Order: sequence, then structure tokens, then C-alpha cells
Amino acid sequence: MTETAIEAAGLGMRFGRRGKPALDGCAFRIPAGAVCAVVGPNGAGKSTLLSLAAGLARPTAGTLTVLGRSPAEVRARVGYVAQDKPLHLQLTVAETLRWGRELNPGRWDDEVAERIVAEGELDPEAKIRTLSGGQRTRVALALALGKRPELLLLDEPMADLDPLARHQLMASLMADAAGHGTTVVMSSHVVAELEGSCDHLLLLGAGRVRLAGPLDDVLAAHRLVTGRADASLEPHTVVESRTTGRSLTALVRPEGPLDAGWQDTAPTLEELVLAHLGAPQAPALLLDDVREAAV
Ligand SMILES: Nc1ncnc2c1ncn2[C@@H]1O[C@H](COP(=O)(O)OP(=O)(O)OP(=O)(O)O)[C@@H](O)[C@H]1O
Repeated sequence: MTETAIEAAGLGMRFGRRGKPALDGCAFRIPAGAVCAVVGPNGAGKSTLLSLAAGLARPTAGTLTVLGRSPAEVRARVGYVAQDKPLHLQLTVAETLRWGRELNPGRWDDEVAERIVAEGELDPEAKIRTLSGGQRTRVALALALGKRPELLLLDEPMADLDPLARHQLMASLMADAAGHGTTVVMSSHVVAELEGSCDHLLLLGAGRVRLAGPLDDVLAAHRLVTGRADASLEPHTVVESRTTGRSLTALVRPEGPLDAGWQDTAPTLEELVLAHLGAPQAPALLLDDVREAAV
């Protein structure tokens, strides 16, 4: 078995006594070196999961191990960019990077931090409070990468970047992660930006794991089929289906060969995610080698 970056068993998180838990009975394993997309609708528990992995809070049920230890024990080896990207507003860009270097003695990588900032043409003497949202994101990413983490946790990192900056920063990030064998776990609503860079998938819905495993395996377990609306899809598992006139399109998990009447193609990541977002009751598929049921 490959080494494990993050492993959850029966993981639950409840804020307060009332209401639904933010995470409930989650079991999954993300291998070391993976680039894992964490997707799911608003309120699914993505940020909660990332903040638990960053050691900022403790789960109220189950276990979560990061790099084989409790999250709080490995904080120095983990980079985390939260959704709101907290930075000291009164510091300049250069002072922020110096602060990163002082906080991470023996680990800090000046070259990568300065390159990320330089690629955005940021003035090192500019105060953080004068930067745009996207420019602050760049500084937060430079801080997280400069720490030279073994695991990088990114909560919707690209949300406020323009398309070109997003494309360029993503490419930089992925090249750096691949070069250093960094595990990246990244939540995003922009599935298109994950396509081509992720090799592992974790789809959450209402605090539970709906899909988990190597992306190729998860994709290969599904087919997008089109056929006559009155044809049967038995015995296959139908994740989501739509009827337009006499024709039916469905995302299915085949339980054997499909009848010749169906035309089928491999779904893209976006088609897979959209279908699951539209079908929150679809049965979960857990292809990580965790034995514990998450449903
Ligand atoms: N500090 C908190 N106190 C109380 N409830 C919280 C807290 N943080 C999150 N929650 C609740 O936990 C659930 C999961 O929230 P979370 O932010 O993890 O979802 P998310 O998948 O990241 O959503 P989004 O896509 O909107 O960012 C939501 O119902 C949210 O209201």
C-alpha cells in the first residue's frame, strides 16, 4: 500500500449541540503524493474537513490522521490556505515573506515564495491592505508554499483570481507539487480548474462521503448513456437521469455490459460531479481502500 497523507475513520464534526453535524461518519484515505480535489455543494463540509486536517479544530467523533499523526502534531509540515486567507494587513508583501521565513526556520524556501509573488508582478513594498483579493491570494499561496509543506491544504484557493492568473498559478502550483512530491488537497467549485490536475477525488454531500478514490477509477466506474426514454436501465445503478422528449440521458454505474440500445461515453469530471450534485441521494461509491462504511 502507498503511504497515506490523510486518513479518516468514522470522522464527525458537530458545531454546537443542535442541528446536523458538519461531517458525519466520513471514512476515506488520500495517498501521499496525490493531488486530491474536494468537491461538493455549499455546506457539504469541505472547509470543515480542511480545517480539521490543518489542526485548527478537533473532530467530535472518529479519527483523522495527517501524515500518520494527529493534525496538531504535524502543523509544521502542513501548509494551509483558508478560504478567507488571513494575512497581517499592515505588513508589506516583503515583510510577510520575511515573517514566513522566521516562522519556519529550517524549512523556508525563499525561491518558491518569491517566484509566486513575482509572477503576479506584486510590489514587494506594497502593504497587504492595499492589495486586491486575488493579489492577497497570491501572497497567501506564497506563504503556504514557502513553508515547503509535505501536505498543502487549499480551501477554494482560486476563487478570486482572474482566469489567466488562475491558470498560471495553478500550473505553477502543480509543477512545484509534482517536483517535490507534495500532497495537495484542494476544495473548489470550479470543477474545470481541477480537471487535468487532480488524480484523486473526494466528493462530500451533507457531511458524508459520496465518492472517494483515485480519479481514474471513480470515472471508470461510471458511464454516460443515451437511449430511448422507455428503455430499462436495470440492473445498473442510475446516479442521475434526464428525459428530453423520447430520449433519456443518464449517468450510471454499470453492473455488467450495457444493452446494445444504449450509446455510452466516459463522463468528464465535470459531468460526474454535476450528476452527483444533482442527485444527493445516489448511493455512495468508496474506492479508497478503507473498509469502514461511510454511508
Ligand atoms: N464555526 C461554525 N459554527 C457553526 N456551524 C458551522 C461552522 N462552520 C461550519 N458550520 C456549518 O457546517 C456545515 C459545513 O460547512 P462548511 O463551511 O464546512 O461547508 P463547505 O462545503 O465548505 O461550504 P462552501 O462550499 O459554502 O464553502 C454548514 O452547515 C455550516 O453552516
